[in-house]
Amino acid sequence: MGHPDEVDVIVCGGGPAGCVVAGRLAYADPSLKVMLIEGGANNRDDPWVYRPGIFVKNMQRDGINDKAKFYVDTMQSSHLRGRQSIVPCANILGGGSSINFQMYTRASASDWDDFKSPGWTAKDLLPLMKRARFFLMMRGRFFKPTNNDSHGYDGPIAISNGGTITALAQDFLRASDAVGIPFSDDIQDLDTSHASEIWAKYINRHTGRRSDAATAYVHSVMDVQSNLYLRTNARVSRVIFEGNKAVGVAYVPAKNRANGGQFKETIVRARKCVVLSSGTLGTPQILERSGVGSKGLMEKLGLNCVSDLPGVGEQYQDHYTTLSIYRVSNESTTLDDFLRGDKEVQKELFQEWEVSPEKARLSSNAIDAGFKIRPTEAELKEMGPEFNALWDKYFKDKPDKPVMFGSIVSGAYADHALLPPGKYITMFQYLEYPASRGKIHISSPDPYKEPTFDSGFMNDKADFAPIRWSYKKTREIARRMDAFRGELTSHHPHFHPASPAAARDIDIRTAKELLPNAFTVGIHMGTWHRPGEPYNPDLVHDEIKYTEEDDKAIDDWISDHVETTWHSLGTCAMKPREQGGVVDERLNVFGTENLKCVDLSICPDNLGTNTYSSALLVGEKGASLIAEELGLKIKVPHAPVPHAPIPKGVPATQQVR
Ligand SMILES: Cc1cc2nc3c(=O)[nH]c(=O)nc-3n(C[C@H](O)[C@H](O)[C@H](O)COP(=O)(O)OP(=O)(O)OC[C@H]3O[C@@H](n4cnc5c(N)ncnc54)[C@H](O)[C@@H]3O)c2cc1C
Repeated sequence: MGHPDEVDVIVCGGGPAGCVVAGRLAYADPSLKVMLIEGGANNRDDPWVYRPGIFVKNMQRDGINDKAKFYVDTMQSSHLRGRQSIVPCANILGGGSSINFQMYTRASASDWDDFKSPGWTAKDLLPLMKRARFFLMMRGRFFKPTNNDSHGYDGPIAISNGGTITALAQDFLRASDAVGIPFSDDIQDLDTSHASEIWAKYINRHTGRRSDAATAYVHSVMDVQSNLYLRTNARVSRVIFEGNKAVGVAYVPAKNRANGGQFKETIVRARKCVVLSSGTLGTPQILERSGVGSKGLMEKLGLNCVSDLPGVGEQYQDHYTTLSIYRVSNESTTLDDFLRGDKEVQKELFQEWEVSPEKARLSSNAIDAGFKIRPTEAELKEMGPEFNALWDKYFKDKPDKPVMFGSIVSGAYADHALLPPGKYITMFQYLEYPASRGKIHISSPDPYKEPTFDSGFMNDKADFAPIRWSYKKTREIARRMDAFRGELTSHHPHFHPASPAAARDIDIRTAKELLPNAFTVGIHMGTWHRPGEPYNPDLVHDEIKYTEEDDKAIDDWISDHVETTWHSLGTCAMKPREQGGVVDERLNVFGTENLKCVDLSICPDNLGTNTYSSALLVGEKGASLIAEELGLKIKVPHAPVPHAPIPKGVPATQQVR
């Protein structure tokens, strides 16, 4: 069936927020024609999407993987010692939810309150948080106790502990407790800012599949109704305006492989409204190509300015990750052999997933535990004047805001071609509320031309101290784990070799067990090898002491290796126009009619969380606002989710497996 060239609502971008808006509106009224236009491919039934344990593959930058688009800093950054950072973004239906790491966390209550927008306080939003999600209550081994008051139980998004939890997670929790981070049942209660927990996942434990937004909100509706039109591999180039009223959009093929380099636009008209949900890096580009942005830029690029909004593309924010990698005992269960490409192990794990997904190792992201932390008074004193000034302004009176998140990956999150044999854990620590800001702007009206991008990473000095502090903290945790067998020195700061803080590699006993037939284990190789002490369960640890020179080595390491946490937000902020705002509290773009932005670009400030939950929430809020304006009521429960267990008496179009 061909697609209509006029519909009621057009949603541009099929990430979590866009999928929620399109699916909720289409399901609310089967006579409402909704079109969802997505730049990437359809994710439906793609095994490289729905098997949770293979998620790292979607980050391969090899010219073949088209599930991600890689934004590269246009300029070298002096804050990164001349490096250009790279921010991968989703390029597939489901957006980030089809390729992300599936870690489930939620923002703190004060994060939403700080938006200072009517209708957006945490209290206002709580019913919508519950509407989106359901927790799979576990019988047997993996029961996850949760706080019934703030989590949902009947939404289309599934959350669970996944198929397996490695013993390394419990080891991590015990070691975290030893350094002053207590265990808690549920730190996603919107309030807890200093505790650890078993980290939940966006995984449907019954089916062993990723719980992505397209399956939950879009495929579910397309299975039972015919008013949701999906266009994939189609990049929205611009919004069509009549005066300042949005009346449709133009899109082009995702890749310009034809027409002698000319681009061929297809126009679709929208009777009621146009919604931009192309993500924090996509939405501002569409706005600017449509004449909504800074007048100066429009004039420079020869575009007609529909609304002069200098805030478009500004105030780009993210969370900042550093990864430090440790050796663990040869007996540990990690994903390393699977990720490294051991054929036997891959066969075994894939087969296990096929036969019993509900308890398979691949029904997991191998990120089983984590923490949120705030510094103590004594730690604050060591964190320098820049961070202390930020602390006083931003954190001190908001006890629900953590400064850092940390989690343990059971395996090396790294290129295994560069690693010695063995088993690893990765300490994955990320800064939740960086003071640094970046920006993105189009460089041409041509939708195929790369934008000008400045990630802004570390351009505020205050951001170094908390990352340095958490590197030390996670290092202390790793050393106290029973499985700990040394540090992967290549993935640690380059301390002076004579410093007591210098990283120490695998101990000789573990190395000999690992390579029993090797002739070179333990040979004298001078400075190349600094073996650690063999494991001693009775050892009582003292904290490593760092000199100023050591701290400088950590800061250089941060500059050289800090990365995106793939949590982009903030480029079309919801705040007053005179303060650089782009949308109002109903998500209407200032100076236009019938045009809304609904994705994480609308965040005026950061959210201390892995942001999939927030994108769903912004989508739910956007859907409610539009439904209200169209005189519709959102239907709850949502359409039956394909691949989900089938509720009794409700027909579904796909069997469970
Ligand atoms: C690698 C990775 C790992 C992550 N890990 C986690 C995690 O473990 N837990 C968590 O909670 N969050 C995680 N996130 C973050 C989370 O997935 C995102 O915050 C969320 O997906 C943002 O949703 P969004 O709807 O705002 O935008 P996006 O997910 O970015 O979706 C935007 C969509 O618009 C499409 N698009 C862009 N431009 C156009 C255009 N011109 N025309 C048409 N379509 C367009 C894109 O292809 C994309 O599908 C991760 C993200 C990534 C990328």
